[in-house]
Amino acid sequence: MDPLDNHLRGLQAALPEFRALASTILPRWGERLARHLGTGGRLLVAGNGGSAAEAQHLAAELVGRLRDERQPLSAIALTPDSSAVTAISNDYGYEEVFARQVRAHGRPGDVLILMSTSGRSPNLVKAAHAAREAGVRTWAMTGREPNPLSMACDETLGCPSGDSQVVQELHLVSVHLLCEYVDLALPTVVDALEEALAR
Ligand SMILES: O=C(CO)[C@@H](O)[C@H](O)[C@H](O)[C@H](O)COP(=O)(O)O
Repeated sequence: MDPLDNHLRGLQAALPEFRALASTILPRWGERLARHLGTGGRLLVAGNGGSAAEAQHLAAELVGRLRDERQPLSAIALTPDSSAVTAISNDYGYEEVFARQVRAHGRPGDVLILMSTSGRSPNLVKAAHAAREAGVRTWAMTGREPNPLSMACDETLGCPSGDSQVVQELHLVSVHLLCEYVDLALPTVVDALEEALAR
């Protein structure tokens, strides 16, 4: 089959189930993230390969902006600091690369989003365990559940495809939607905070 037809067919097949899952998870995550980031909390985010790029994309949308003007929000991708990534991998092994950064940057109540198509990358599973020990909430974006990462995290958006490219594409849709839901909830959070401070 032509790659174009084949690819779009795979994407199209996953969409109905993705829509149902995303509609129950992403508005809730967006609202919670708005409350956390809007009151000075921090998001950490990590992934490997294509998912590293998506992790950075998510952090950039939050620190910068998605569409409309708003306050900068604290989001740190654990992937782009080549000095930290190479030193930690060299000294402790690649499996520790995110876990150590979670221990360094994560504070109780923070959120860690881990992105993986397979849900089987050991460095992400270790990061989830480190987060739990630090009191950091863990949300995973993966392919189909169950998988080791979804089992190690508090909540998971398991995109319903066995094709890693399709899963990555659905993760990017999820990144944008999550930011849309954050932006939607943020004004209410900021109003409540200002009201409380004025009292
Ligand atoms: O982008 C691609 C393939 O689409 C690759 O770079 C892919 O991200 C890498 O193989 C990753 O190491 C896969 O990790 P994961 O998604 O299974 O956690």
